[in-house]
Amino acid sequence: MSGASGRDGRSGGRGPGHGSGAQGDGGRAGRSGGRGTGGGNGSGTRGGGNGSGTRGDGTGRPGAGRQERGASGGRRGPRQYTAAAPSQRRRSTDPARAAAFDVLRTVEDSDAYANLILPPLLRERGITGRDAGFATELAYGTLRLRGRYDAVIEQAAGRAVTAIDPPVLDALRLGAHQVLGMRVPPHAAASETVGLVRERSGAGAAQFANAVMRRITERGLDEWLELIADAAGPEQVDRLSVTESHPAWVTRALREALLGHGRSADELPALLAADNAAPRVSLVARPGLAEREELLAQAGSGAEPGRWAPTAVTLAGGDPAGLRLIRSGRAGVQDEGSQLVALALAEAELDGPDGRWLDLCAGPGGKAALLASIAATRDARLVANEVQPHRARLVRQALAAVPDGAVEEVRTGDGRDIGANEPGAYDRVLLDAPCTGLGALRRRPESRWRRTPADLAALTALQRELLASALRAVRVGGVVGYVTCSPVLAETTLAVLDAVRAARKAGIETETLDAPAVLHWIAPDLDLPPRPDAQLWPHVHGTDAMHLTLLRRLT
Ligand SMILES: C[S@@+](CC[C@H](N)C(=O)[O-])C[C@H]1O[C@@H](n2cnc3c(N)ncnc32)[C@H](O)[C@@H]1O
Repeated sequence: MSGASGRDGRSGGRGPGHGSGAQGDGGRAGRSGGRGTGGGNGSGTRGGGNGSGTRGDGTGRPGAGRQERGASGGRRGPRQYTAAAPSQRRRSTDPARAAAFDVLRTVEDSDAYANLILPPLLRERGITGRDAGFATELAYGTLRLRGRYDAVIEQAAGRAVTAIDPPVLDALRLGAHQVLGMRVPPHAAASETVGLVRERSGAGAAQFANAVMRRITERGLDEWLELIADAAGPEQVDRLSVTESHPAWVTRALREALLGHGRSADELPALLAADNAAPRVSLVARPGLAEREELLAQAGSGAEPGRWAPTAVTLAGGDPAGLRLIRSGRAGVQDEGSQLVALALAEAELDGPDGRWLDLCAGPGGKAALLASIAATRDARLVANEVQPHRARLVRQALAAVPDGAVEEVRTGDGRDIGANEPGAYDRVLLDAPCTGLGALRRRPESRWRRTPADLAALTALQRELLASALRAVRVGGVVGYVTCSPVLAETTLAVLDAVRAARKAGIETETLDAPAVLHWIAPDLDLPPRPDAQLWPHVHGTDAMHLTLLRRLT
């Protein structure tokens, strides 16, 4: 996306995450202390009981939208309101904004993943080029920064966001992102938002949206950040949670993770901001199947060698699915941190045989494909296991280009059983454990709002059981790579500590290898604190926050 159109100032904008962060302490102020617009009825409810399940004006006030209702005397849904006032009706919403709105609604209503629904939706509607870029930034940026915009909307509307009808709220979030996160001129963002609300929720709701958008456009981003930080109270975690748009429990867990992995809590604002920035697309040239130079040449202008992994190429944007090397499976889309941890497991020193490798939790197969392509160059074989059948199918697809001899089997099964069923059967084992994914928030725009502390509890129990199984499945002298795309201590350091202790009780002794040393062998300039395990970070390394512990089995 570049340049700006005269109509709505559609431009690349600053993108999300460029706010000042407003991190200092400040006086406490009530969150809803803003200059409200809607008047409010103080009920804090939404809907208003029109019996149709629709919410006429978006405010949740039972009496709102009265004018339009009065025109025909009945209680009717939003579309009927607009029918009663055709002169106010817009011809149609801008297709890019409508697409972003529909993505937000589907994400909310169906628990869908934005990055799975947006591309086909754009194709279906014939939205391409700059408009597709605009819709993508609008949808993903709004989802990432939802917490920030909700705090702004609460102040501008003078009511809790829970009191605003969800479709109207989504339109307002999109409007807020256009004004505060992209460089859309305020008048264009406001009128497009009001038009969208009118079209989807009716004239009464549009009036409300108009008032809220007016308030939002009265201030710039920095002023809003200061206001919402002050409303959040004096604690840095609370202030950063609203300004940098993370649930407070996630902000807290990330702060502890920085400290627990030997970094400074001062890095927290930069880490949260990195989660809010769209990452470059990262590709892997699978060893023996593709040369990096070949991938760079195919990817064209804007493609660069990765910063760390010798296999990596990065792109500024666009959809690499059409590249020949990607279509053939000789290259893939893979975060550079994921490449580094898989390469490190393959490079960790081993005494004795090195012919049989296991990927215990392989779906959808990115690391399995990288490991198997390396295995093919060393006469080794990979067994890839995945508990979910549809993800096991994805693993098979990912391995399509790997020579047959290097893939022993792709299995569907519970990785917790493999240690008992095949003790000591493997020389190298990758456990890329199911985790909260809190290290990859920049890639999954909505995921921070879906995860709960309860997920963490369930996952940490599973991670310990899977690691126990991995430590049984590896032979004495073999190496297990424990990997997560989360830096959270319960899923990383503590999970490993617990599993190693439990293994010791079961007669399995391990030693922790120097993972940073192995990584430095691959990427000499990688900045890692002097500890045996390795934690990558988006704000430091530009990768997802991948964790790696390498354990060698001694008995
Ligand atoms: C973090 S993902 C692995 C990503 C994969 N290594 C890659 O690079 O594409 C974790 C995977 O573990 C799978 N999984 C969850 N529980 C499992 C279990 N008990 N046994 C085996 N796989 C499991 C999930 O379905 C998911 O596909």
